Amino acid sequence: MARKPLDYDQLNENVKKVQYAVRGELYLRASELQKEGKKIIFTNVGNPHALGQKPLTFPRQVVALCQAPFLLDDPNVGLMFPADAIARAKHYLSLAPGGLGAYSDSRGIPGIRKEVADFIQRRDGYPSDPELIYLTDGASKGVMQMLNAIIRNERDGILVPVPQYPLYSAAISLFGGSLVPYYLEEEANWGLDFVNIRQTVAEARSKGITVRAMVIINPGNPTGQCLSEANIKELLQFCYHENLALLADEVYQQNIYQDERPFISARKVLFDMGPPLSREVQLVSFHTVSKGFWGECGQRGGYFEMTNLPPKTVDEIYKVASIALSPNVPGQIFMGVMVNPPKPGDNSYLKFAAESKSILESMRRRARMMTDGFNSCRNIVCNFTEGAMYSFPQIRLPPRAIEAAKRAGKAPDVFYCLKLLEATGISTVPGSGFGQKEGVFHLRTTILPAEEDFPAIISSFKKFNDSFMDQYEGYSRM
Ligand SMILES: Cc1ncc(COP(=O)(O)O)c(C=O)c1O
Repeated sequence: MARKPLDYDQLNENVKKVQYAVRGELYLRASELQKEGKKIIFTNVGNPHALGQKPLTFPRQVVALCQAPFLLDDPNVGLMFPADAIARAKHYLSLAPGGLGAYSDSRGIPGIRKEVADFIQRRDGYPSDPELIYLTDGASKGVMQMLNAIIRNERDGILVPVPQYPLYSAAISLFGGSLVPYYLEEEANWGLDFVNIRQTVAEARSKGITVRAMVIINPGNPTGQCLSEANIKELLQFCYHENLALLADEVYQQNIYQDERPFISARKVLFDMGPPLSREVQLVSFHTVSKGFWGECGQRGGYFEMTNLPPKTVDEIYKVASIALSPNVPGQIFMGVMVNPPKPGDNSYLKFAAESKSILESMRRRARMMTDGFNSCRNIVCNFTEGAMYSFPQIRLPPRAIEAAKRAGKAPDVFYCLKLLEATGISTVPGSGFGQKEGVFHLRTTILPAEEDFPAIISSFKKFNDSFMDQYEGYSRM
């Protein structure tokens, strides 16, 4: 019998090669345990609302009114919605004359792209052109569009940080390119070391790889670091000299927990540096409504901004975006509100400011508690989460644990995380899912569980870790 086109062994090999650890073995086992009735604390995905974060009121009011425009004709609408939410809904409906049920331009609604450009100008101090901003269904779609445009064949290499968010490794496999890993320096607070990166590029070139682009994730996932201005400068110089496009994943730019380490966009540093770099380095920056204090992951709102890309390339990217017709329109409105939130004096300002402050301050406290909790555990060291939503402790696994993992046919960190899950219900992602140096083991957890649950989670983690270390180090701690 002839093989059929959709039989597994007939599939596109690139599809089969894709790996995606965030929803991998640990997640599947956690889902099984949950079905069996075990209480699971899902800390595997940065999905704040799934862990109880409440939506901000104002954006939901605006989108609710846009979804149900007949409410705007109701004489009682002013009793249910504040005047600025009503005005804003009317504003977006005027920008999208067909309403939320109509496709928009494939690049997104022009008026919202203008709001994004204004936001970028306020943030960086340099004008931004709405024509070079495309709205997307979350940042992921934008990243995939750009990687698809860059990768021509398996000899095209993309420099990706390790550890990395697996969107990059997965998409590079899918599009048939080559991932060129560069290691972040754990001892230097997960910073970039250009001596190593240069060596990595030279090695890749000697193997016939054309290194074409470099990805940075700032603030980092899973590593939580905010890159310093000096590091970003060096990075841009490196991209200029090595002729690399820079893909700057800046989706966690609002999630900053240490005042001395602010977020600085790659674009701002590029323009601060002036010509020739500011006119030469090709940069694409990504942002989303899924992170920050918004956490609206399910709404799928995102954008990317292209700097120094030639108009013909921008047109090609438009053409490819057009194949999917239109990014979802409610997600675009969320993006509009995110970049243009209520201002002092608006009816909703105080409430919006109080809600966002309370979420960010709680995240800041949770980042501290998580790091301190890990650092108080035996055989665990953890850099402080300066930004983003994750903690990425290094677990120093005893040799006997590594042997036991081998016998069980598991990677050592997977073995540890599975035992943690079975013992405590805490569902994490093993460091191998993000990449790590040979012989070094990590896990990633989010800082998103409810703040009041932290003491119990940390104490249950600590108890598990102690007994794990007792078992595999073969002695009890005094
Ligand atoms: C570094 C990074 N980039 C991109 C994304 C994708 O976000 P979105 O929901 O906007 O597609 C995530 C999601 O966790 C992320 O961590």
